[in-house]
Amino acid sequence: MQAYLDLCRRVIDEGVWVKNTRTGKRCLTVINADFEYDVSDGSLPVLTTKKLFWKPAIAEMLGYLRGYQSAAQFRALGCNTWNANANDNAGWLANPFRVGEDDMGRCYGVQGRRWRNPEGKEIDQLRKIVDNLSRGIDDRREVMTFYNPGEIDRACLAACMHTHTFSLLGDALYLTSYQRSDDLPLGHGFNQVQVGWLLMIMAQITGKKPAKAFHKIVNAHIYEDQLDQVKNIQLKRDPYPLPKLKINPDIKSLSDLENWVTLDDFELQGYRHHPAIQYPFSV
Ligand SMILES: Nc1nc(=O)c2c([nH]1)NC[C@@H]1CN(c3ccc(C(=O)N[C@@H](CCC(=O)O)C(=O)O)cc3)CN21
Ligand SMILES: O=c1ccn([C@H]2C[C@H](O)[C@@H](COP(=O)(O)O)O2)c(=O)[nH]1
Repeated sequence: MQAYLDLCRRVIDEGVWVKNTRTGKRCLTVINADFEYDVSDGSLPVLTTKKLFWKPAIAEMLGYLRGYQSAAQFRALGCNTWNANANDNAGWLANPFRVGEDDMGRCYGVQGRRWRNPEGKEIDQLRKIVDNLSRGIDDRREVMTFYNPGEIDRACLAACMHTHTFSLLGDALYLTSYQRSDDLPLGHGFNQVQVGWLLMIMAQITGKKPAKAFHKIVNAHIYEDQLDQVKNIQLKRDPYPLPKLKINPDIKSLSDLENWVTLDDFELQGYRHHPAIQYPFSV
């Protein structure tokens, strides 16, 4: 994953220090980065210069596809990434829209599956896309967006990787994913895995061939307390070849994803990696 190391290097060489009010920390920041992942042979874009916890990353995206709203639901799937933002963030704890312990509010999958239109009717963006792609239709509007400006005040965090657009060229399925904010040492590795997995699983349940995913990032940053480990540990390591993701072939529909799929339905073959790095997490 040379492209990832190159972006870290670019942030260190060309980044500008920006004070982030939400976390109270400074971030070394660059604007605009593009990644391309060819998953047609089953390669998953997982980082190899540290141990990447790829199962929680898949679980997080699976939870979004199920429309989960509670950190407890993510925990039950084997993913702990939402505990802090749901329960330890002072701004969110004081928000009158928070409905109690573990509530994340109306972000990510809630918007993906239950977007509210002006009459209060719920729109299932994902269902429409799955139905269309399964019939070979790409109306150039196969967009699932988790970013709803009208409800950002009802969410613990505004979606970071916020929009996923699917495209068909014949039987080949493509994905373009947009990310507004990217914590390079922590969130980024999760996001890469999620983009690759989303394309592979959507191809499988719609009967298409997974082709390429394009991952477009706006603000890419390293928090001040992460910088030493990036420079002195991760950037000193050489990447290994990408592993292959094996997906249970019995997963055939959106309803399978909603009802019985667990992390045991995914296996990574040939994942060679350097040791884990414990990066600080900013809430
Ligand atoms: N500052 C910040 N960075 C993020 O990347 C981030 C947020 N906030 N808030 C929302 C989600 C939560 N995400 C997270 C949260 C925690 C880990 C994390 O702790 N990862 C560790 C351990 C994973 C595990 O043991 O399961 C890692 O080493 O990757 C990763 C992504 C990504 N997002
Ligand atoms: O999927 C994700 C979710 C979050 N992040 C990171 C990016 C930022 O460091 C924080 C979010 O803070 P904002 O102030 O809302 O931008 O979380 C990520 O990299 N990937």
